[in-house]
Amino acid sequence: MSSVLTVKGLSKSFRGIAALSDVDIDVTEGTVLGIIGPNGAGKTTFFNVVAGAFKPDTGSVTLDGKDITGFPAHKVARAGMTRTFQLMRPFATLSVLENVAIAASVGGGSQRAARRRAEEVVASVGMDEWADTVAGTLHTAALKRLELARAIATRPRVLLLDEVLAGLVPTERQPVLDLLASLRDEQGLSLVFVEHIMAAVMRLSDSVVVFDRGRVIARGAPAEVVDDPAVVEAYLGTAPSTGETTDE
Ligand SMILES: Nc1ncnc2c1ncn2[C@@H]1O[C@H](COP(=O)(O)OP(=O)(O)OP(=O)(O)O)[C@@H](O)[C@H]1O
Repeated sequence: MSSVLTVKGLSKSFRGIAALSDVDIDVTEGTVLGIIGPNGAGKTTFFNVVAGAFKPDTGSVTLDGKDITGFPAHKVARAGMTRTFQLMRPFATLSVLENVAIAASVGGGSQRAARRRAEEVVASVGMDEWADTVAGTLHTAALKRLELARAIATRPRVLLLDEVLAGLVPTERQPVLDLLASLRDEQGLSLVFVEHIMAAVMRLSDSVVVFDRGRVIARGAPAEVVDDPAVVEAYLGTAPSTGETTDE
């Protein structure tokens, strides 16, 4: 299978402090890559640089064979990579369907087409019964789904997910994981997700990359990575749990 996203030698410093150092990442089309690492490891900075919030100091980002290094976020999205945010900001006074239709219309096309696309996407994330609900009244789990729906509506090839499970109680997590797996398995989407809930990373990821102090310290299949001594060390002896934890 071919790579859909290739990151090479990516570095980014803030006032002389390296948040990312020489990071290489390769995402195979139609797979899920999980990114883990202790607090301050550089996970969010990685998303910020790859998705166009910040320009890298060095390195390159290639999406689907196209060099998108340093592109601003809207151009990254147009090139086929969309990001979700941990802090969700839908248009509070608009309905779920209207919010998704706005996202669907970003790439151009008629309003009718955007609305049709929104209906499809709202159904695909299991939000049919909330389609006409005003976004400002949704609870966290539904807001997370809306955030996903808005991202999917832009028809990305690659979806960057920033802690999609944060704020959900354990019983709310599995349906979201099932939804993400179906995006990969049924729609062929490639997913990169940053997540603190290790059980979810283990379950969903095809491969895992571990960051520590701005560097990639381990990569491989989920089961290999948690046993890697460098990973255990990075977590200060508290090996990332594979059980059903609530650490967030
Ligand atoms: N906009 C910024 N300005 C200055 N320093 C920053 C900025 N963004 C990140 N940093 C620094 O870069 C380093 C990496 O932070 P980052 O937020 O990427 O880590 P993280 O792995 O996402 O952590 P967490 O799991 O706590 O969210 C930290 O030292 C942080 O203080």
